[in-house]
Amino acid sequence: MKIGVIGGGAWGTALAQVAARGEQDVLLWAREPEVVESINARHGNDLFLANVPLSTSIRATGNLADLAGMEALLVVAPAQHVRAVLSETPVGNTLLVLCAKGIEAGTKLLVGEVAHQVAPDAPLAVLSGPTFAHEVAAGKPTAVTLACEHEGLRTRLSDRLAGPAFRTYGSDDVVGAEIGGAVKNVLAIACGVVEGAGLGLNARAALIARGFAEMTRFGMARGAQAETLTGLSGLGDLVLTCSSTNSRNFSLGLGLGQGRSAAELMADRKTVAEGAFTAPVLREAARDAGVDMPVTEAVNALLEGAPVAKVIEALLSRPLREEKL
Ligand SMILES: NC(=O)c1ccc[n+]([C@@H]2O[C@H](COP(=O)([O-])OP(=O)(O)OC[C@H]3O[C@@H](n4cnc5c(N)ncnc54)[C@H](O)[C@@H]3O)[C@@H](O)[C@H]2O)c1
Ligand SMILES: O=P(O)(O)OC[C@H](O)CO
Repeated sequence: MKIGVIGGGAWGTALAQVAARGEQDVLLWAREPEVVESINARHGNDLFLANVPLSTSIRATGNLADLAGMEALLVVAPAQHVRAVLSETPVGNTLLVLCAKGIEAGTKLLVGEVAHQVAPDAPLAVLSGPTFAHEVAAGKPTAVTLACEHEGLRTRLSDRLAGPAFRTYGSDDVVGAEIGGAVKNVLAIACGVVEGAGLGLNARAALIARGFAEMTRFGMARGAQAETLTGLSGLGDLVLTCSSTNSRNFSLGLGLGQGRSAAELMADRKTVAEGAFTAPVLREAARDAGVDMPVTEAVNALLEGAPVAKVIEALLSRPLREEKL
């Protein structure tokens, strides 16, 4: 299976490294000329994944047209840019493997739904799970959900990408796999706030558990399967991103919890904290669906500049309720 990668950030680069295992050729499109140059000339991505030696089988291009003729394209541009980038890519009926985590602002569409609008003939798969890029690139053990409704394609893709330290778990639940990744980014911001505001480990555990209930309510309303949400792409990724400052979303929340503004924390950043873009559109989508998402509401209030103490007080003073979804 000839693989192309759309996006030369940390995750696109790490996935190119996965796909290049065994010296298999991989073509990666990067938006930044310096990333193309760095990969082709020095087999590294100095801008987004520094100090990781890359396979010499990875070649980079700045021209999306060069991706014509691939059998699968890993889509790893940030969620808000997937529509624009795919619109310029010769997709046809090539398998699109969605690896970005988010919901598109304005349309409230998941990345797969955006891809289907732009490239209606392309079969879709989702690769998602607890995956810090630098660990994957370093060959540390990692497991992901690989969702695709077409069993044959799913098996081919799994055979192509899985390796001794990169385990794929198959699923036919494309929507469920996407929702876990999109929602956990927003919840990770909240966990960072807990850390930044010094609220303690009990609070963080409570937030993970109630945040997961929130993810499940939203996921079920959008047709996700419960076992996908409790799997790698849902609970697994939530636990990872809610526990480490390696997460850009958690780190953003940490700064908010320390009283810094979202504008200040987002200014001049080169790397993406997807939760900041997904939070407002997730709030809208949840309200449309009549799904209660208090943590998501709180994250939005903080991103909009509400004082940390006030937002925490509002969360904690909600009426007591049964522990149900
Ligand atoms: N980094 C990780 O560990 C990791 C793991 C799993 C999933 N993801 C997901 O992968 C996606 C990409 O994240 P990343 O970490 O590779 O990115 P990154 O933060 O390392 O780099 C930013 C990326 O955004 C791209 N970009 C910026 N402006 C753009 C524009 N106008 N049009 C198109 N692209 C633009 C840059 O070219 C670069 O590829 C995100 O959805 C993220 O949630 C990341
Ligand atoms: O750094 P984050 O918060 O974007 O998280 C990266 C990955 O999504 C972890 O699975």
